[in-house]
Amino acid sequence: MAKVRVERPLVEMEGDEMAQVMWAWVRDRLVLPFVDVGLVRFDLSIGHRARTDDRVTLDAASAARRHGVSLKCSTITPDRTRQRELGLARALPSPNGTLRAALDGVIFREPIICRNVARLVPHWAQPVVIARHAFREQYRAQELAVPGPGTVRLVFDGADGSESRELYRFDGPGVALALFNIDASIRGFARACFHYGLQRRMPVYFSHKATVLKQYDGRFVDLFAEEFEAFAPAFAEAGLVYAPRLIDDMAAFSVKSTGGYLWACKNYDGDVQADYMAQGYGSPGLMTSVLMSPDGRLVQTETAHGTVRRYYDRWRAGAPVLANPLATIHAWSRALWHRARLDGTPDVAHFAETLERAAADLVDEGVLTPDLAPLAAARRAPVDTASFIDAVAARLAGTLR
Ligand SMILES: NC(=O)C1=CN([C@@H]2O[C@H](COP(=O)(O)OP(=O)(O)OC[C@H]3O[C@@H](n4cnc5c(N)ncnc54)[C@H](OP(=O)(O)O)[C@@H]3O)[C@@H](O)[C@H]2O)C=CC1
Ligand SMILES: O=C(O)CCC(=O)C(=O)O
Ligand SMILES: [Mn+2]
Repeated sequence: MAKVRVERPLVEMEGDEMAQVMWAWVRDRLVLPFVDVGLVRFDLSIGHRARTDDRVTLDAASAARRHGVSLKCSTITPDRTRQRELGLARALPSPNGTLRAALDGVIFREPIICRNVARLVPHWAQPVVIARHAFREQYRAQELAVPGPGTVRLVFDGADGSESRELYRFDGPGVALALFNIDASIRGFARACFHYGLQRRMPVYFSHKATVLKQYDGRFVDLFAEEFEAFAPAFAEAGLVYAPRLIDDMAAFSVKSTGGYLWACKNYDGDVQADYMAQGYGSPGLMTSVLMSPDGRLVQTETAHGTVRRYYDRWRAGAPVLANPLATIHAWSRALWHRARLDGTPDVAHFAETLERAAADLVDEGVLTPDLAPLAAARRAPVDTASFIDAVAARLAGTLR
């Protein structure tokens, strides 16, 4: 069987813990035996990021911009406990924050719906796409541990003068946080959501709290409305709607709705809602994630779940690996699929789709990791991660022969 040739390389970013173990298995057993692809590899494991003082993340971001298509395994973002545990000189920033700031754009997160897997929320019959603005906010905020009495201010030094506003006069210690966004990125976010909604034939809702954050969230609402003007005729023709909605209303709606809409979320809201929805659809292992620049030329696929540390600790204690590798498989297949779209190579796209189908067919036949087994109608004894991946490899080899 001749390997499928991929003309241009993929930028691969390795990560940490259980996610990295699954990542390498998927690459080595499901991709490289079938595909001849150049991989420009960066080791974003916490140890390597620490040794390079995070230079490697910046290098990976430049390579991702240069080559267009990249894929990223989940990585540890150390909090202070982890920093101590790992003996790090400093609490390194989130590599996702760094990469997303460099690529800008929108993360589209969509659950894989398997016929054989019942949803935890049973009436979620159609997928919901969480379109998460990937630019800044909590992921590039300025935080301040206020040591004692004093005043925290927001200061703007403009070309035509300055403005300073008191945030809070502290009587004692506390904390403060400053977030920002820029119009150009918000407009790009809005356009990307409207394009995606039209493409997928989905209504678009943008969730906000402009009743409280009148300037900040209000700006998003206004810019979405302005950008929508150009899309309104196409939406009307397709029988689709766009509406801004308060985030609490949207959260309640998401539970009672059957799905089939695009939910545009600010960065942090999208982080939380995507995991909430992933679990409601069955498992964090079912959530796919693709970051796309507004013009569609830069794509980064990733696993939306974390490094699955609880499973990693059990594995290191001698238990089998039991995590669900579907999101990892999709990170690889979708990266190849977008490479094919940008390179105009349908055989590569065909391979990516065949890989996804091989995995989905096995799930439908009841070959399931333990997270999905209790939700399935047709099921056998749950399998471990390596057995699932090997079964996909065998199915793939049979189909491609
Ligand atoms: N994209 C990224 O790079 C991300 C990185 N992180 C990092 O990951 C680390 C661990 O974070 P944590 O909060 O534990 O989040 P995780 O998503 O890694 O895991 C939380 C829980 O979700 C379930 N889960 C997640 N993925 C899978 C899977 N593939 N198969 C089966 N179950 C799954 C498990 O639940 P159960 O135990 O109930 O079975 C697991 O214990 C942190 O260091 C954090 O910084 C976190 C999020 C995203
Ligand atoms: O960057 C991080 O630390 C977390 C990322 C995350 O939770 C996500 O991408 O959903
Ligand atoms: Mn998250």
